[in-house]
Amino acid sequence: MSVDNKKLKDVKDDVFIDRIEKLDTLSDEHIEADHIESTAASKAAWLIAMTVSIGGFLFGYDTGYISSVLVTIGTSLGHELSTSEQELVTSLTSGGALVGAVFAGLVADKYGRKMPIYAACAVFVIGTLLQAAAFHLPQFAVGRFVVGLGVGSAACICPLFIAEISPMRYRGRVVAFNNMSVTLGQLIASAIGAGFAQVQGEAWRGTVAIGGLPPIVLAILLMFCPESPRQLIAHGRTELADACLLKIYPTSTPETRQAKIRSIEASIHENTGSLADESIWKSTKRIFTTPATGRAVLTACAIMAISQLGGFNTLMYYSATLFGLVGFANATAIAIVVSGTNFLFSIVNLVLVDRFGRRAILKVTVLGMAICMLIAAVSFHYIPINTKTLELTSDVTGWPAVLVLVCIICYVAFFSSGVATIAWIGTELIPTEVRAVGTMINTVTCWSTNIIVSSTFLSMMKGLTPTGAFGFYSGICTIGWIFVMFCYPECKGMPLEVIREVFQRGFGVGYSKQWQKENAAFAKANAMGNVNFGH
Ligand SMILES: O[C@H]1[C@H](O)[C@@H](O)[C@H](O)[C@@H](O)[C@@H]1O
Repeated sequence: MSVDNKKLKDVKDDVFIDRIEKLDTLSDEHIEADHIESTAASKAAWLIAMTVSIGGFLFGYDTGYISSVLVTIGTSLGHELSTSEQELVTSLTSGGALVGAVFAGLVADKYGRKMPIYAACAVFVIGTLLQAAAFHLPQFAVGRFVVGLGVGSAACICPLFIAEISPMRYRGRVVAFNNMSVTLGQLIASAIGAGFAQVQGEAWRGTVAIGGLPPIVLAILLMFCPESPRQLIAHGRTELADACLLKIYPTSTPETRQAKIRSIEASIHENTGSLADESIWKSTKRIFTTPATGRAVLTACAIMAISQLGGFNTLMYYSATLFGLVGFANATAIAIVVSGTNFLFSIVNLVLVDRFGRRAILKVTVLGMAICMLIAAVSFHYIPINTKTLELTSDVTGWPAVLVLVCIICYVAFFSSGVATIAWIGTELIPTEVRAVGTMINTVTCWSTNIIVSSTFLSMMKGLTPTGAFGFYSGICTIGWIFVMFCYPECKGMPLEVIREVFQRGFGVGYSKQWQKENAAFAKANAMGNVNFGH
């Protein structure tokens, strides 16, 4: 045997023994339950995932059309909207989303995953009608808020439902798939918005009204989807859960389905009452008093905050205003570049996130975001803008405007291939016993930081100048990058018990690196054929 082969064999043996020890600590039920995961999943799982992701699409559509509506709405609501009125109608949807997400999180365990989705469909339709038929600001504002309730509810429940219905081996990707539906919704919203912008009159109403159709389709298709097996088991409806599992895994045996049901029962038991009143308080207390748990929740929330405070949604919500400001003639059409890049790179994330891991991707992309924002900030300095009126003082903008556009495209590419999706995957860091409350804190972090950005952008552009505003976002991204470098552990492919150990060691960056190295050696050894226990 060559020296290299001998070394590899030694590593393999060590890792093998370690793995066997770890496997011994897992219950037989978990291992048996894994058998069902190795049987082929039917098309039903994908059909259900695609149906539910219409909810993600609506989240995208209803947050995406505001950019074109703001520049085409004119005096339709009785007068030209002032800066603060524009900020109000934009951020009211984020405010509604905050309320909707908390509501959905609270009722989903009690009434099931489908109920908050039906509720979201209803408010999507009502909010859309209110906006499309508005001739006064208050009605339009209420419509924006009502639609926001649906956005928050969909953002909270759809990824959860999809993850519960999908085979375990696809779970990382399904979150990315749901996020891709969000970006598709935003792309279609800006494309329709740009199309209607060419039509005279009040065509913006058409852009808004189209958003009323998908919720009706979603509500109809949802009737054919089963409830999540986890939800059925939690309510003692194991026969229905068995039927649902058979639909998803048609070649499974009754024994493997029973094992899966027992394993889900055991995990529900671990979380019992995590949303019961007394436990909300207990879990919250545990997050703030157990340092390791606190660090895990903090890490997830920090990445979510960076994803929002880094300024992406200023581009999503105000891109047409911004491109008009720097002198592009057809601003709504150019805005499609932002949502198109966002969509394309969300697919890049879907392909790369499980291969390269979260930390490696964040290290490159968050730095990229900071640099792009910095160059955009400097370029703005050379564009003649009157910051009082946010209008150009001369028609000649030239290269700085083009550089701003290039920086924005690169920024969006970095954002979308990195922190956009990884912020939603971040709940994998939160231990099961506080997962429900931790996820809720994460969601609240998302929408409250989103409100800050969406309600201050235009005022910041006026008060701090565009250079100051973009410099500020660059600063946030830089702080985010430092956080990633020092505090974000790589938890790709880690079982929950190992993630728990990671945060026992500070933020566990070094420990997680070591674990990933061993895991890679184990996988290599496994691939050589000598180690084989079916994982
Ligand atoms: O484009 C969206 C963005 O508008 C959301 O704020 C973010 O949470 C999503 O991850 C992203 O895909």
